[in-house]
Amino acid sequence: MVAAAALLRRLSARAAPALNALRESNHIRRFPIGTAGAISGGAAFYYFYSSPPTVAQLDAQGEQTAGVVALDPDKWLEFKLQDTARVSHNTQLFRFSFDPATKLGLDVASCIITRAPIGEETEGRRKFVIRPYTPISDPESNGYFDLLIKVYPEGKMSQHFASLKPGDVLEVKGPIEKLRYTPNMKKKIGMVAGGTGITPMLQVIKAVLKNPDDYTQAYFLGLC
Ligand SMILES: Cc1cc2nc3c(=O)[nH]c(=O)nc-3n(C[C@H](O)[C@H](O)[C@H](O)COP(=O)(O)OP(=O)(O)OC[C@H]3O[C@@H](n4cnc5c(N)ncnc54)[C@H](O)[C@@H]3O)c2cc1C
Repeated sequence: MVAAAALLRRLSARAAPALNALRESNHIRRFPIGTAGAISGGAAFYYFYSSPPTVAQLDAQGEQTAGVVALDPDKWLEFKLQDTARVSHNTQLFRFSFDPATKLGLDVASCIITRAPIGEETEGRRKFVIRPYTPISDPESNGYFDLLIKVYPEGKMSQHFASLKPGDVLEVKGPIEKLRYTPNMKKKIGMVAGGTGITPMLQVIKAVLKNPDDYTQAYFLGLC
C-alpha cells in the first residue's frame, strides 16, 4: 500500500501537466475525472501530451463526416503512414491517413487488426504476422487515425512498425469490438492498466472529456 501510494503521488505530479494540456487542447470547461483519474498515464501519456513535437500536436482535421467509413471488417485494406513521432525511449506514435471525406468507423473502445508479410517463409511464401492495436485518435476524426505502439527489441510487428517510413502502407481490418462505450452508460468507471493497456482507456477518457453531456466519473490507475 505504501509503495502504491508513493507511486500514485509520483505519477500524479507527472501526469498533471499532461492532463491540463489535454483539457486545454479540447477546450474542456469541466473536468469530470476524479482525483484518482489525475494519477494517470505513466511515462507514455506524459510524453505524449507534453513533449513537442509529436504527431498528436498536428492540427486536428475535420470532425464531421457524411457517415462513410474507411474500415471494412471483412477486408484487409491498405492505409498509408503519414507521419510518426517518438513518445518515449521505446514508444512511438504512428499516424495513418485515408480519404479525408471519411472517418475510420471505430466505436469507443474497439480495436483494429494489422498484418504484414514478415512471418516465417514456407513453400516460398512469407506468412503474415497479425496483431491487434487500439487507435487513440478521436474516432470522429476525418482522414487519419493514430496508433501508440511500444516497440519491443525483438517484437515482430512492433519492429515492423518502427521500420515504416512516411508513404509506406499497412494492411488493416476492423473494427473488432471489445466493449462499446456509450455516454453515461455507467455513473463511475474505474480503469486499471499497465503499459500499452492504456490505449483503450485513453479512448474512453477522451470520449468522456469531449462530451459536455457525459457526466461519467472516470478513475484511472496507470501502472508502468
Ligand atoms: C486488444 C489489443 C489491443 C492492443 N493494442 C495495443 C496498442 O494500442 N499498442 C501496443 O503497443 N500494443 C497493443 N497491443 C499489443 C500488440 O497486439 C502486440 O502484442 C505487441 O505490439 C507486440 O507484438 P510484436 O509482434 O511486436 O511482438 P512479439 O513478436 O509478439 O513479441 C512480444 C515480446 O515477447 C517477446 N517474445 C516473443 N516470443 C517469445 C518467446 N518465444 N519467448 C520469450 N519471449 C518472446 C519478444 O521479444 C517481445 O519482447 C494490443 C493487444 C491487444 C490484444
